[in-house]
Amino acid sequence: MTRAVVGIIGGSGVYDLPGAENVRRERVSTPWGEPSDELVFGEIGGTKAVFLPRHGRGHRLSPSSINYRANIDAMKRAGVTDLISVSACGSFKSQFFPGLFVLVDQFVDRTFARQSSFFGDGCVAHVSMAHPIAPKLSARIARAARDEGIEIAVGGTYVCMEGPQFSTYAESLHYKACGFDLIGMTAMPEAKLAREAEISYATIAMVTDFDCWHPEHDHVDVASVIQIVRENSAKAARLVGRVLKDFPQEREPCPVGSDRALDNAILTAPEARDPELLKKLDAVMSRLNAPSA
Ligand SMILES: CSC[C@H]1O[C@H](OP(=O)(O)O)[C@H](O)[C@@H]1O
Ligand SMILES: Nc1ncnc2[nH]cnc12
Repeated sequence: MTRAVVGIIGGSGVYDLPGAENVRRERVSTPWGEPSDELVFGEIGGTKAVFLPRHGRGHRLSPSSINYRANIDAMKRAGVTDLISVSACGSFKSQFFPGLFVLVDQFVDRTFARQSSFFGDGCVAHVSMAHPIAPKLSARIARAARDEGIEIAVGGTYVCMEGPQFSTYAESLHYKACGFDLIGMTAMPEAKLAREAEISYATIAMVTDFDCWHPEHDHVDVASVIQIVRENSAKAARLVGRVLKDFPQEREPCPVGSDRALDNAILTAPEARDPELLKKLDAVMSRLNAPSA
């Protein structure tokens, strides 16, 4: 059996994990460089939790300079099987108003200045991203929200822009016309890397603004975004706490294959693989390298 460990990556305004017990902080080194901060290990309701503030404490890191590979690799080394991402997002739909939580189910990646794979020359792999969100994890979050009386919309497409500037009016209208629901700067390549590392992934989007398409809200400003996050952070902590309290001890098989994404994904012949890259992939490929695999 694989013991379930829930990772939480906190976004803008979410720099700690209230409600955790037996807390200890540890700096975890990875072959991909330094994660955004120390990992916070703790327990909620008997479930092991590992927390990481995506931008680091004090919000030191910009979306483009976050080391997403180090963050996901560190989570993998910490034994994380299921990862909940909490993200501040702009909205393209009136029904997704500031303060509402949305369970994202699709992503569009418009980033261009980030390392987006653990794999590459010497070990080429292509994992499926058709269904980027782990449905059981997402359903657990929806159930926890219902049980806590927290309003949450289920389903939404999040477009990830490079940033750090917010969108122009024309871009905002374009994304809206494309039918996208939400916009942020960090879910990609995080979700792709989680999939490569065989970690189940789900995003709780906290709507903070209407970007700039809305006739009554003609621009985004960080102060209002952070105010919305502050007003909703206790609700987010309660939601995550409830998910953890009701979490099963054993990792559940994932219907979209998050837990076995590397099966049939690696193209490079074993004898043609680069030993240096394989060394760096020790955590990401740990299941494939385990004696029982
Ligand atoms: C503070 S507004 C822009 C900032 O907020 C979001 O961060 P996160 O996804 O980590 O909550 C957005 O992606 C930008 O990084
Ligand atoms: N409107 C917006 N665009 C990009 N990232 C965001 N994060 C919060 N609001 C955002």
